Amino acid sequence: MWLYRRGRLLLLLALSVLALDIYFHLWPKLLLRISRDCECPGPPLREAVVSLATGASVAPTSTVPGPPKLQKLFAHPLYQPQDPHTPVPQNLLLNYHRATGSYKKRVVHFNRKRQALHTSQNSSAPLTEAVFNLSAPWLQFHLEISRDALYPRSSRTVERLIDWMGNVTVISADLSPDEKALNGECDCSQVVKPSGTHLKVILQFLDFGKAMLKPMRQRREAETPEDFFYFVDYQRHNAEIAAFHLDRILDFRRVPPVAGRLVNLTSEILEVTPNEDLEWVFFVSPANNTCFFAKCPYTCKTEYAVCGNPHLLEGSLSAYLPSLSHAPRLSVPNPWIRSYTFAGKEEWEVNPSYCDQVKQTEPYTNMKRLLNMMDLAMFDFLIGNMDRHHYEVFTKFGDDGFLLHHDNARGFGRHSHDEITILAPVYQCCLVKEDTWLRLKLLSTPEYRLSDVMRESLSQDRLQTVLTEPHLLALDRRLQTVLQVVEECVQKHGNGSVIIKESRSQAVPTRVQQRAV
Ligand SMILES: Nc1ncnc2c1ncn2[C@@H]1O[C@H](COP(=O)(O)OP(=O)(O)OP(=O)(O)O)[C@@H](O)[C@H]1O
Ligand SMILES: [Mn+2]
Repeated sequence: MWLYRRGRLLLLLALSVLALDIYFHLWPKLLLRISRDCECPGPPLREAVVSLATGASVAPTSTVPGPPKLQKLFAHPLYQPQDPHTPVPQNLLLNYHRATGSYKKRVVHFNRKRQALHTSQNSSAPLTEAVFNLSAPWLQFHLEISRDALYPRSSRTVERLIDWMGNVTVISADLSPDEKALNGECDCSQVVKPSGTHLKVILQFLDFGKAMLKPMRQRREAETPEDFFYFVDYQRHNAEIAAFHLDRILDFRRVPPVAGRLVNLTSEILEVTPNEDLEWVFFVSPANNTCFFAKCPYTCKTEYAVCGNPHLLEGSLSAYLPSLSHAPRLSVPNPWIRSYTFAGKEEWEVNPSYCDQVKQTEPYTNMKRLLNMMDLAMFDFLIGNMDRHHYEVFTKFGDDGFLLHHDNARGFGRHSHDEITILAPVYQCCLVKEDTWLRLKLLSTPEYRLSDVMRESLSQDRLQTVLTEPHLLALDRRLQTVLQVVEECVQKHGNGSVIIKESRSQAVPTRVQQRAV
């Protein structure tokens, strides 16, 4: 009898364990697979996966049935009219014939150089040659960059590019130019600020495209500790991915497309790099995992390494911009730069009229540039990025050109904190582009709620889950703060002098001049 009862108990226990395993492990995986295969990113299924996989709470508003909000958003009149299919050539960043001709020559040169190195090293490993292809997504991306943005609204190139970066074969890997600048290998001082403290690798693909890899350093659930300075914070690969999606949702289109990917540190970096410096920072950990660390003046220690499991590690891949010889860029210090010391304060932090000074300084005498700074500040506030020390512009487009919003890896560090000082440009200048303002208001309505469209957009990335629920919900909260700040400005200065139509490119009036009119 006793034995019989014990047997039943054991059977019950085994069944419960099995049920729990199915519920928490197999079911979420099955849901994920179904949702990937059937391309049905409808909110209920995706959220079921998210909540099961992360234990995160799900916003009740997002279970409303209906067409995906993201699709609806991009079809909204504020995201129209679609850009002209063929922009006039002088509005494009690159000249088609010059760029394609030069890329073709570079591929030949690249293959020849690699072959020579391979022969000189007496290597028996097979060498994969780069193959140039005119329809490659990276090339289409380069050819579509215009005065208006990094990619047109109507283009399918972004989706192709994301898909491509997640799959394409890596044939070579190298250190990024700023790390090379540190080693004195290239004269990149005009365009990059050598830091080197961060792990970054340039991956070269089979079709000659390139991407900048930032490997995973921090778990998505981890929040940056309160006592960390923004300049020692980790770089987060998922922040790079999420920032790209947010930038597209805001219709800025100023972040180069970023995709998540599981990278094989051994076969896709260590075994294909011709760079000994990069090879040198690789090691095998006591747990038998492949690891590497940043070669740099300060933190060259294995404690700062990242490791595969044993080879694979998540990373963000940022589509590479055209080379500086084709499209020179200028790195400009942010007028609202923070002090990169423990106790220092910058002038904007102590002088509430700081904006009047900025308005009288080139290139901010140009209203377009100043308004672009407002966009950047709002974007940074939403992602919680305090590390915008510089921004870049394409020299071809002059002061009217858009600002590149790349390097967002220090965003999304703390979902429980909103750093209001990131909005200083907005509350000190009291300016916003009308288009931006209207879109921000749209994204605060339940129909187009920012967290919902972001959740949908991020579900298209192959890494799941890019942002945890608290980070998504923080976006809605921060958006309310941005709207409040602008509304306070409108109350103080009036609608007309705060919300500006973008076409206006006259000199910027100071508030004193405005009052005198
Ligand atoms: N997608 C890209 N295409 C081409 N160049 C890029 C791309 N992303 C970054 N870079 C270049 O590499 C430089 C360093 O990249 P990034 O700023 O993302 O790294 P970082 O480690 O945060 O550097 P820093 O400490 O200077 O902020 C950038 O200033 C830029 O010139
Ligand atoms: Mn940086």
